[in-house]
Amino acid sequence: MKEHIVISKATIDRLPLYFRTLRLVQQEGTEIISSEELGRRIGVTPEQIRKDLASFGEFGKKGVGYFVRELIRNIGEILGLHRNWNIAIVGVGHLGWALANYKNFASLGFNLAAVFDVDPAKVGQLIGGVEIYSIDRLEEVARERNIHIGVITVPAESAQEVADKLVAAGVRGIWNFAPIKLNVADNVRLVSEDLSVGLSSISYYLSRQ
Ligand SMILES: NC(=O)c1ccc[n+]([C@@H]2O[C@H](COP(=O)([O-])OP(=O)(O)OC[C@H]3O[C@@H](n4cnc5c(N)ncnc54)[C@H](O)[C@@H]3O)[C@@H](O)[C@H]2O)c1
Repeated sequence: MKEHIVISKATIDRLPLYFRTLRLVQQEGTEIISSEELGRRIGVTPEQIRKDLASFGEFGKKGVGYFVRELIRNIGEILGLHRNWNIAIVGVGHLGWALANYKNFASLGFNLAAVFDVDPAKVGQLIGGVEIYSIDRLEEVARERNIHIGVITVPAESAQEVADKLVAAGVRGIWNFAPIKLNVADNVRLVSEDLSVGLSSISYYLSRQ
């Protein structure tokens, strides 16, 4: 990566799209792809792709295109997907259950290593091939399984408490689905999802038609 350049969040957010599309392209048997073709598939301009990738180094060959396998490897390394990450899901309700059973995370190197819930009726059951542990054992199990990323799918009122427990257990990445703003230390990478944002955006445009 070019040390002096500050990479924008928008660029970082586009990299997974490039990565996913390149993997599809590879499955189709394509070995070389132009920025025009890649851009057409993703819905971004070729200039944007060239600019994004140039932030990290020199990829592709002028007049030829990008070597798909090489670019997948390079983007994978930039995204840290060349290594495995252990994840834990906290809260196995509707959403936690769906995420635990989502197979694509594993293909990206995200290994579901532990699942926790407060409900005694769920503790001890298997989900996604992993045993559900009592939330009381979070710190012990998270340390033992070397959890890197905690996924919070508990009701909003319990989310901060769960985040604090994850951080106390040494977890430095949190993916929060509860509709509440969480407070974590600066050395913890927190990403919050709000699925209603997408729907509300659609509603905004539909209501203007
Ligand atoms: N279902 C959705 O489509 C959806 C979409 C976006 C966001 N969310 C948010 O995700 C969260 C989960 O939603 P859901 O529909 O799966 O809820 P749910 O009620 O079906 O499941 C919540 C689970 O968390 C467990 N739990 C509660 N307190 C806990 C604690 N302190 N420690 C560990 N486990 C605990 C419950 O026992 C339950 O199994 C909520 O904050 C919700 O607002 C849900």
